[in-house]
Amino acid sequence: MIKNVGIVGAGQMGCGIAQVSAVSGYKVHIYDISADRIEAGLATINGNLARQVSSGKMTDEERKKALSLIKGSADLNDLSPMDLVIEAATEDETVKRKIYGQVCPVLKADAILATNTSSLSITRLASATDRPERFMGIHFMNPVPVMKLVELVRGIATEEGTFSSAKQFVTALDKTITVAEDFPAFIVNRILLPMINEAIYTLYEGVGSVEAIDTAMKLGANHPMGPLQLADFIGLDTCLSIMQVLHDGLADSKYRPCPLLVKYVEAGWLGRKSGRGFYDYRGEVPVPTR
Ligand SMILES: CC(=O)CC(=O)SCCNC(=O)CCNC(=O)[C@H](O)C(C)(C)COP(=O)(O)OP(=O)(O)OC[C@H]1O[C@@H](n2cnc3c(N)ncnc32)[C@H](O)[C@@H]1OP(=O)(O)O
Ligand SMILES: NC(=O)C1=CN([C@@H]2O[C@H](COP(=O)(O)OP(=O)(O)OC[C@H]3O[C@@H](n4cnc5c(N)ncnc54)[C@H](OP(=O)(O)O)[C@@H]3O)[C@@H](O)[C@H]2O)C=CC1
Repeated sequence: MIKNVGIVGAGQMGCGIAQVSAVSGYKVHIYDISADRIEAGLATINGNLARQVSSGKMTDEERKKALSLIKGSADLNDLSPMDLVIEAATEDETVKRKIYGQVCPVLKADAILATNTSSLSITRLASATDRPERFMGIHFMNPVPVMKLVELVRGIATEEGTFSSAKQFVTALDKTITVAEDFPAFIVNRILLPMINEAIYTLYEGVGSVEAIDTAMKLGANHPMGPLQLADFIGLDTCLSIMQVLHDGLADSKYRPCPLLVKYVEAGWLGRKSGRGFYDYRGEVPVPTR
């Protein structure tokens, strides 16, 4: 029975998962290497919950209750009482493997370890843990409090009990589940990221400006965000990692990452989270960078 949920990585996804878990009554502990990140993450969660109170979707009592269920620290040992730990650190296999090496010795023998990876092989990540049978993918969508879907992905060794516990947990968060096989980028990102990459090629080849491309897809295809706006929202580093996993994993040149995406990431222009990507977010309103 899952009661205590640990989160590794206090970024946009880790904090979103922490928020919805606490709102559903789970005790949550967020771990990140940076204490400042945890503090910023808790402030974001508080802001999100306060907005829900002002819009009448939650009472102030409920906000306080949810906040009281969330703790955070930069000490890995605090994850030891957890029944389920969801790793939501940077989309980089080396980083994730290193985290599993550090986290596994701290966890209870029967604890489930899950990853929120957007694209990486669950079976390969499981091999870096001491518990492949209690390891799987629980892939939330961004922004977690708003998006209804969660993809569940089994690795080759994932036991049925692990899968059913994860399913029960995700259902308790009032999310809808789809099950994806363990192939590069699963379902959503296998389809979404090539579309975003194509939008970046469209920009790179001068077919349209940032604004023209986003307006075209918002008004011409009824997408809630333009593809370049969405890329900035996801994070351009994450978009590039996903395209690299698709390109390497499926060995098809149709997945080659656009050189302009590579250039933006090399410049540290990672989108909203770094203040600049296809738009510059440092002023009052986002301004296209091309
Ligand atoms: C990369 C991966 O591995 C997988 C992925 O996640 S891919 C990305 C998937 N996500 C998407 O495609 C998102 C596409 N965009 C959208 O659906 C919408 O633009 C959006 C839901 C993000 C915002 O919707 P909107 O109507 O433009 O904005 P807005 O009216 O301000 O917000 C709607 C609600 O969302 C909430 N919201 C918006 N952004 C939020 C955020 N970042 N965090 C938390 N809540 C947020 C708002 O508070 C608001 O809530 P209430 O209705 O309770 O007031
Ligand atoms: N962005 C999105 O739309 C979605 C992302 N995902 C996946 O979720 C995961 C997280 O993405 P996202 O939240 O966007 O990324 P962010 O960059 O917002 O957050 C990642 C966090 O992990 C931290 N981190 C890095 N290394 C470690 C470590 N060794 N131990 C603990 N924490 C660490 C980072 O700290 P620092 O910044 O200091 O390095 C940062 O706080 C990725 O696997 C991504 O693919 C899944 C669905 C949607």
